[in-house]
Amino acid sequence: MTSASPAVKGRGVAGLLRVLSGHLRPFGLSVLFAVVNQAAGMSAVVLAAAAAGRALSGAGTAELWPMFWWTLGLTALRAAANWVESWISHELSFRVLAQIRQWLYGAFARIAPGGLVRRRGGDLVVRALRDSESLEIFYAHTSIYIAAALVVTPSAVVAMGSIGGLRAAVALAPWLIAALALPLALRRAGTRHGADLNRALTAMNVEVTDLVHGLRETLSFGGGPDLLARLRAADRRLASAERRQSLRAGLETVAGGIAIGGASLSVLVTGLDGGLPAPALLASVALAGAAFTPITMLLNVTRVWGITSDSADRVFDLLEEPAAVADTGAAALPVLTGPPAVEFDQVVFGYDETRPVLRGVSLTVPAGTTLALAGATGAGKSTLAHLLLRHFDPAAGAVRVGGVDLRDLPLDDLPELVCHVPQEAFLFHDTLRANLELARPGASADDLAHACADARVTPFLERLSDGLDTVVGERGAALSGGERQRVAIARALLRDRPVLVLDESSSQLDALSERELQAALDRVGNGRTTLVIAHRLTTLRHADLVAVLDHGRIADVGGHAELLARCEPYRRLVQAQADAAALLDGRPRPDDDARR
Ligand SMILES: Nc1ncnc2c1ncn2[C@@H]1O[C@H](COP(=O)(O)OP(=O)(O)OP(=O)(O)O)[C@@H](O)[C@H]1O
Repeated sequence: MTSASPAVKGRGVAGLLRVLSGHLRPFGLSVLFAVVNQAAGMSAVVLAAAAAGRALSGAGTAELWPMFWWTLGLTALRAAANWVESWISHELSFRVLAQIRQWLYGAFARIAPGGLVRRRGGDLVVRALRDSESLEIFYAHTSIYIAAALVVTPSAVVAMGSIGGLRAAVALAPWLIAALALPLALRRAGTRHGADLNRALTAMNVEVTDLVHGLRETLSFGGGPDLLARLRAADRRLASAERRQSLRAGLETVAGGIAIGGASLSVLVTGLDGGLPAPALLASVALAGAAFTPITMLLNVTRVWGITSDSADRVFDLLEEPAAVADTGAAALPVLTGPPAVEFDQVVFGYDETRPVLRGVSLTVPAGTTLALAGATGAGKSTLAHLLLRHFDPAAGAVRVGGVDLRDLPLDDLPELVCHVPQEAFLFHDTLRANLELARPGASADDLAHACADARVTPFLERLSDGLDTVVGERGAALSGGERQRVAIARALLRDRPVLVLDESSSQLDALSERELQAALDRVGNGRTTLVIAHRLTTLRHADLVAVLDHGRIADVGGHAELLARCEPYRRLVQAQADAAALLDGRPRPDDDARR
């Protein structure tokens, strides 16, 4: 998933054309049919006008019928070419867009999750969907119309020369140039308007995404009016960006219309002045209008060029965004005969250079044991776990699994060694079975049953109406927090990797749930090397070792009882827990007997 590095470099048109260079055959065919379409359409109009001129000059039906049939044939050819052009060009654009989207998904995977924390979800959705959709106009229309206009427009001027004479051709050419001049003159404004519109739309999308995800919190804290005010402001910005864009686009349309009128009038005056016969005069005037077809079609799409080019920049920016970690390792996975040891060796790390979070952490999780990380909030526990999952690389020092520095392994190989159970596991809006099979596609009924039993999913599974085929709702909304965590543990059991990183839920549990969860954790940790970010005393007591992180340094490592006796920061941590007093006093908690 991390590969698929795009072959595009450069922004805007350069990037767009570079992508197109991989699809030259369908592009060439689209241009060919666009030329046939436009040339046939123009010829049909000119021929019909010439026929009308001849009829007015008293020509007989015998002379007019062949012109009629030619006009009909050219119209039919135009229709057929139009259909084929539209078919091939859209096929081309969908193919290119599918490729770009694949690259975008690859980019998400490459920069995730380290790089994604800096980005808003709504912004990424706009880039993956709307921005890449905007490029459709370029691949299905703009690029093809530019190429066709380069062929058809000069041909129209030459045709004008042969029908209406040199003076008519000279009268037409400046208007054709004038039609392109205004959009070219307004190009900078168009680019700015496109960027403004995209920015406003992204801001709107981000607000709406936040609204959907945070509605419960917003309403319960009475933030509804503020939120509505923010949405209204985003709406106003969007409307004003759209207004500027459409005012400029309208101006360009008007300019195109004036140029067509001016060209027809100039050719008419020149023809009349030169004493052109009626058929040639009518054909010239018709051609003066028809010659604008390629340019009009081009102008229709270049009106949104600012949006297209800005979208291209945004897509290519994302494609070129460097990964949070460099995927340069080529070492083979360590050959394991059992769970490997995990070692943090003098690890230094900070999310930005000015503020170190880990300040020389050296810590070993012996093979096959469970080490619980304890520490005050912000001490760096999750950060240490991030490094073991290679969401980031240390600035100094090394993280090793089975003696191999993680940076020496290809990124795609790491999931073979390490499995992550996050604090809030993401559950897809799908059945429980599909959510579990994510960890082991095609898992047998037995595999699923064992994992569910070991992770203590079975007790609540029996209460669900459709068992494993129950749809768990958006992000698993149909399950409780504790149930979601047990599903996450079942996934880890199905995944069955030798090293486990477990970010324990910090939510308080009742005694029964606590016992169930601990049983599930014991089962998943069995036979694995486990690093657990501990939030519960039960976990600290059950762990083989506890490491105390204090302001990015290891304050002490040992068993729970040892640390209580000798490590002041640890004593303070334990005391801070809701039931610490009972523990220190030796007063048994309701479930203590069962665990000691
Ligand atoms: N993505 C990030 N970007 C910048 N700073 C971060 C990021 N994630 C964490 N931090 C900072 O790094 C420090 C350590 O955070 P970390 O999440 O590792 O602490 P923790 O010990 O796991 O805390 P908790 O128990 O509250 O989860 C904190 O000061 C935090 O604000």
